[in-house]
Amino acid sequence: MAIILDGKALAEQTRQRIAQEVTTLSRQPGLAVILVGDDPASRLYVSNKEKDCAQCGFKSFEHRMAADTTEAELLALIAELNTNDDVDGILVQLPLPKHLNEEMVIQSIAPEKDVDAFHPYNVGRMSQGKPVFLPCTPAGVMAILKAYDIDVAGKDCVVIGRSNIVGKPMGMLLTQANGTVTICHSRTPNLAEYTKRADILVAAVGREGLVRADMVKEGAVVIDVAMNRNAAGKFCGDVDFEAVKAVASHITPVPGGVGPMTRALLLENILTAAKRK
Ligand SMILES: Nc1nc(=O)c2c([nH]1)NC[C@@H]1CN(c3ccc(C(=O)N[C@@H](CCC(=O)O)C(=O)O)cc3)C=[N+]21
Repeated sequence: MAIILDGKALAEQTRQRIAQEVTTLSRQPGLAVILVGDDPASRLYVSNKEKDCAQCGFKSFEHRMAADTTEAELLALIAELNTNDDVDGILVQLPLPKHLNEEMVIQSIAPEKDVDAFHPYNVGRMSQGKPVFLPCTPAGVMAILKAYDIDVAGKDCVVIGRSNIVGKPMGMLLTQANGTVTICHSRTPNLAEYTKRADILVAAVGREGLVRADMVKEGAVVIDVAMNRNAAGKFCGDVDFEAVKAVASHITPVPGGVGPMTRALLLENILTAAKRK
């Protein structure tokens, strides 16, 4: 039976370490969160981030904007936050309402305050192996592997999913850790042929039941990044957890796996931003 990779506990340890370090700083780090519209899921995520900030001794500034906010209004707020000295990190909660151009908005955030690491400057720095901030979800996965002494070097790593936020940067970080990486996606024929070779398998698609036990090699490390809602309205990942945990050596649960570490790595990035100033 697989070891359960406890992202929730690891995130708690991370927050405690950060809170400790914050007491040694001469000023309080600050995060500005912008939420456009009132999607209930987004509201919950944002309130969780504010709780995390409070636990770490960070200030958080919440900016709620109406769903019909114009791009000019949003860019004006970001411009002001870019020059506000109390603000070390800026997070624009995604997705944005359809009439707003996410790419434009992300590019308007000052790279040194881009704690999501979504700005092309930070994406470029990471892809060159000289990151300022790491993207929170893939960096959270790397932190889990490290905490459990799972060595990536020389391993066959298979990532399912090629998004800018998870799949692509996940592949890069695993490559930089000397893994041999294959990125699979919705157009990959015979997905199981690839996944069965994986020593480390990362699923980041967003489709419940995608990874079945017969697609996983005995003793593989299985990381589930997805956050789907099942028919009963509960959080679930892409991996058939109950079946796969009988085959894998290590597995992340959903919830309680990668999600909490995504939030913990955001806090790390805010701390980094504050220390660099
Ligand atoms: N600019 C931006 N940055 C983001 O990082 C970002 C975003 N927009 N938009 C939405 C997604 C989603 N996301 C989650 C992170 C952690 C959990 C999390 O902690 N999940 C818990 C369960 C939910 C809970 O307990 O609240 C878990 O997996 O255990 C969930 C969702 C960040 N996102």
